Amino acid sequence: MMNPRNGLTAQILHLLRPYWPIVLGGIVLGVVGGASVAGLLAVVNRGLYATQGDVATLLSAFAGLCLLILIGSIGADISANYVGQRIIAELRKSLAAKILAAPIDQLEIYRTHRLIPVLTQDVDTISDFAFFFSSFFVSLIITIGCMVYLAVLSWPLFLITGLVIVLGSLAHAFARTRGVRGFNAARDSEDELQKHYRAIAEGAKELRLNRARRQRVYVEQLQRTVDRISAVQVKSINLFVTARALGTMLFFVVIGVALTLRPFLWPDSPAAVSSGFVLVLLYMRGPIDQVIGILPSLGRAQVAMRRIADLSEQFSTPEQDLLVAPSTAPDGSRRIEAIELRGVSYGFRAVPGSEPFVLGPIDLHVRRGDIVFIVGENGSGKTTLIKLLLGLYAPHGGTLLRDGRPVETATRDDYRQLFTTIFSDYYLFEDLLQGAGMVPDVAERYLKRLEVAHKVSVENGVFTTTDLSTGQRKRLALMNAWLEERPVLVFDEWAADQDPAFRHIFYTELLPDLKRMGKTIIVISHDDRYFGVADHLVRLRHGKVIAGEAVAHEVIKSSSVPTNASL
Ligand SMILES: Nc1ncnc2c1ncn2[C@@H]1O[C@H](COP(=O)(O)OP(=O)(O)OP(=O)(O)O)[C@@H](O)[C@H]1O
Repeated sequence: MMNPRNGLTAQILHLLRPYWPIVLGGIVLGVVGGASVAGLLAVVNRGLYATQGDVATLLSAFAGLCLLILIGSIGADISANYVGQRIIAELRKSLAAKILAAPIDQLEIYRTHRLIPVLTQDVDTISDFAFFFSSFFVSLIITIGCMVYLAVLSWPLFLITGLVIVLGSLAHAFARTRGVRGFNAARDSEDELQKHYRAIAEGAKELRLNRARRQRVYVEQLQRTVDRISAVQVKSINLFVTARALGTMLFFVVIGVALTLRPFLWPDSPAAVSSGFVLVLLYMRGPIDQVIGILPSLGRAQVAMRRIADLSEQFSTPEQDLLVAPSTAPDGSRRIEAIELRGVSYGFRAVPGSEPFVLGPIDLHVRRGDIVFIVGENGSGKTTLIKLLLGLYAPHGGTLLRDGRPVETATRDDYRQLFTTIFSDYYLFEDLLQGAGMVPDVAERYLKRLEVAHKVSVENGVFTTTDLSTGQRKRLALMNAWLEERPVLVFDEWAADQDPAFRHIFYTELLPDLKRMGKTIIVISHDDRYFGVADHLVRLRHGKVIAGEAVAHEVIKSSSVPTNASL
């Protein structure tokens, strides 16, 4: 979308391109409004020296110009505001699309605590700027109109005023360069602050139980970061405020000096020139103040835009066609006979202070209807292996095959639609995608089977509540998995949060039931008691398969555990 190396102006122009007719209309109306203000000042100035005969003409000119100012400024404001809000909407959609289509490993590297401030804070900063931009634009046009009137009144006074504006702008340019540096530093610290906020929200229980850590997080981390942001912001804003005050003062100095020196420098100039000059300068102070007042917002918007451009750059290699509406899949397209990893390997980027983890090369063959357990110690690469198997990570070496055909970039998303997965850090969506067409008693039956029907039901395709225990929430995730009716189910330590009785049911009843339904099942498990349920056991150590063994089918007795009706 944007190249961070491009200037802010280029980025703004890029965003404005689709709206150029409205922008152009707004500019024309702004110019009409600005020129009318200058005209109005000229009429007022002439009115000061008017004879009785001029009054009627001046009054009608006054009324006409007032009307033009009204139309011009309202029209320019409305169009600038519309364009500003549309740009924000486009920005929000485009960022969401980039995140939805970004390769999973890129998202994992970027980290949530950095992602959220860009989506919220940076986009809001640009939104604030867009809101002020319309008045900035109208004020700028008025200032230009006033300068044109000054040029008509007197060239020397125009040049002097121009010089003052140039000097003021230089002071502001200096303030802006320094200020933006400050805003940049503050924005860096905002990412850190976000991390601390997440720690106090998500780690609330842990912090309540540990006074020393609570104190450290609050005083040494959170307060220190907040104070640093505040100090940097104060310093930057002070620069802008000082530059603004100096600019205003320069104006009065110019008025004073020009009026004092007028009798010596321009003894022949008429009084109307002096009064017109004073009138214009005094009037211009308001719009110029407004133009200058927006500079801190402009500085912040510049920093925010750079962040957004940086995020866009990070996610500039999206997976193709991920957001294209799905066509109805032809019958049978959801069938799969075999999944194969052939010499597949994947390496994470090195984390400072530790060896980079490399998985593979791995050969693995999963046939339709198999129950495959992936087991091994913590950090041995089980989750990484299933991410490769699911097509979430593209292999760095080797090939992933579906029914003997390689899964390529173009077919990877289709391939992924074969799976329903419950990760250990799964996200439970409250609405069931199939909910609308689902018969309520089907949902009821599943919920009963999962022993959560007394806590939750499905109304209009949405769970009535998800405020449940961790184990119960995981059962709802399993219900979603059933309803999706995909041929391959992947469970990443699903049973870890279940009580022994339901864990037993999961391994000895639900998995065999699903197998009977023709599902292929891949389970990451540490429950060695139930390894016998698997047709194949894949044991990992340090990223390598140490045994891919067929397991003698050992039936685990479920005598002491209550059983439910079959699905
Ligand atoms: N995003 C990442 N960046 C760098 N290294 C990573 C990343 N994700 C995982 N790793 C490393 O890869 C290794 C394997 O991780 P993985 O999550 O696959 O292990 P696992 O066998 O599923 O572990 P567990 O049983 O604890 O869930 C670990 O050593 C981990 O540090």
